[in-house]
Amino acid sequence: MESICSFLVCSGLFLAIAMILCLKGKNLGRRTKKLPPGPPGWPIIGNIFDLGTEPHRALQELKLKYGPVLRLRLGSMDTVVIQSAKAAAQLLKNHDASFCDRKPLDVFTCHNYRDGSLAVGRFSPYWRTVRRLCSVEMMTVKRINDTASIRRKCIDQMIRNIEDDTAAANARRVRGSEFTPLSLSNGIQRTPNVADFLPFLKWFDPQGLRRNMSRDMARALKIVEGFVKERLEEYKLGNEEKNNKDFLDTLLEFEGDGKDWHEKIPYERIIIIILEMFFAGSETTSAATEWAMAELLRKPEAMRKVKEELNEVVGENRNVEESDIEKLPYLQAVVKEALRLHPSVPLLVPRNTMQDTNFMGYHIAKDTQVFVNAWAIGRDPDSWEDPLTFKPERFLGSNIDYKGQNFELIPFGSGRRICIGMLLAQRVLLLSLASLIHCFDWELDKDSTPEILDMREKIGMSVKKLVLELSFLGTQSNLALPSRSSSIALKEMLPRRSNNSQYVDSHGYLRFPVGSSPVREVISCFRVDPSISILSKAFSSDRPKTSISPSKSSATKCQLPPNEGARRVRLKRHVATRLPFVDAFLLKMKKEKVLLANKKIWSHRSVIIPEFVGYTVRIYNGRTFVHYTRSRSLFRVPNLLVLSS
Ligand code: HEM
Repeated sequence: MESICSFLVCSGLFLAIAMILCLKGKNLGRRTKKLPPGPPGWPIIGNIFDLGTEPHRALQELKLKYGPVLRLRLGSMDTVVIQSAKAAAQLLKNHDASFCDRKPLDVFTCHNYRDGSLAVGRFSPYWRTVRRLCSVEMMTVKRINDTASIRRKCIDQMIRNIEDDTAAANARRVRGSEFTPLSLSNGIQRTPNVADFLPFLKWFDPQGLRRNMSRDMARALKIVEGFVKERLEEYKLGNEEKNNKDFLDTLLEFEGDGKDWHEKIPYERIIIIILEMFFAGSETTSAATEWAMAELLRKPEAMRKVKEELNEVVGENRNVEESDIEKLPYLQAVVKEALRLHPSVPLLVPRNTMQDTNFMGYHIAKDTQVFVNAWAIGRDPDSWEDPLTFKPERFLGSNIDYKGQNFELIPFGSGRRICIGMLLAQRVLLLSLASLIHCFDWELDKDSTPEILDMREKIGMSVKKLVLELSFLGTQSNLALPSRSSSIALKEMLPRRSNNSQYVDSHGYLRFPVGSSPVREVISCFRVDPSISILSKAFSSDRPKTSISPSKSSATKCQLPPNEGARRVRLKRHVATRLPFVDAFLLKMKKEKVLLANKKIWSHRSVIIPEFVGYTVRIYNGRTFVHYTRSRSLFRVPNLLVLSS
């Protein structure tokens, strides 16, 4: 025993000394070259602690002392941080070819994710091939236009979900409502993966991140594999020659481009690509919508202007359509302003330097990790007047856009690795925000002041989401989310477009149950959106039309299904369109007899089924909802009771 202990101590010491010598040697070699300035670091760990819990803020503070190009040493990983529009332009425009690689991070080695990934994959012929396929086959204006009806359905569902929540509130006779904070409490990774900085720790996986990632990733991949298998089955049945091929068809049929790739894309990689689209596109978009809503709630004047514009352009008798968006300059300005202050990925996705580069007079060595602090750039007083104020007007009559040409506004990045889903994100973001505002009146509770809204970003999220989110240092998402205290009351939404007076309380407001989260439902809706855009075939066939229809009267009705029959239809649609995973879940629930019959009022019950840990069945007013309780709700299945009958 004693000998084992002394062996471990000796090896630890040996490794530490080797590390220090190695770093010293490296530094000596570079002494002759001019390096960017940066704070002194600790031995071995370097500047890891300088990042704090909110790296984008901590880095912004360091900029005051060290300027817009900053050097850090995170363990053995050299890192450069870019924090001004000018430096970003240099990097992403003039030196993009040298910085368009991604750093290989430990957690993305699970299930060979990195090999198939577009977002965290190395700059390689494979990456170029998949990127080209995405640009040409999925993210063109035409392709995105073709899926407009699907987005419309999602938005309609979102509106219905919000109404359902208010109905539930009414059933419980709850007064007032709350924005619950986004539930990031479980599985949050607040610390970076030390194994990325100190490679000798990789083998130990000291924080268990790779282990967790591997487990969650396996689950996620299995779900997506269900889609792919289903499609292959269809091919077997001879449905190959259909007219409306979607992106999944393209990936499956691709046999090389004779240039960068000469064979079929391996099956496992196709699954990874599809999975990535789900996740890279959902959380980012929903977070941006939430931020925009939060800012508008703090600025009733801006909210009023958006509403007025909508009333003028769309009118009160119909829903907003994508074709209306270009006639809504103020709404567009609101989205730009929200993305300026709250880019969903504040440090972009870290780049990796492909070769030694002379950058703005500094030497940047090959394999240096590069962060671009889009958050700090969006708040830089050198680029923006009154930078901390939410002022959409600044974009009216201005040509500044977020499409990668104006480096003071780069929420989607720029250059070769610019977000591939930008066009789709823009559509979803604008349409959803417009619909939320057009269908309801949102305002803070009388007793609440705008200052009560906690506008700090919450950094970090569950490992499960990390699989999916392009992440900071591989273990901590740099996705910023508004964290609002649960005690903040929203002055609900006036049912401006609803004629369901039974859901309106004596004060004329729709009521939410305490703890319900309209915004979470919004999110769950977006969660589905990018996926269905990709896998359009599965979703776009002969589904029933939306139940939100323009009314004859002056107000558009957001109708709740009037009777049980209607619910049956909706249920069928839900089950048919959801992931195979949901079906499996429902079957399992039936088997386990967890269906609770006809509960008159709200009841709450957690279902413990080994394969589905973390899911909760909520039943209120005789209707059943399934929520993923570890994070935000993933899906909702109304009326399981009908299913069981
Ligand atoms: C508001 C919504 C979104 C934001 C703010 C956002 C932001 C970003 C950012 C900052 C990057 C890294 C860019 C860089 O390194 O320069 C990125 C990359 C990426 N995004 Fe998005 N994104 C959004 C929506 C979407 C959507 C809807 C999809 C797809 C359905 C998507 C798919 C991707 C992919 C695949 C990459 C990796 C591209 C590459 O490395 O070549 N994103 N996104």
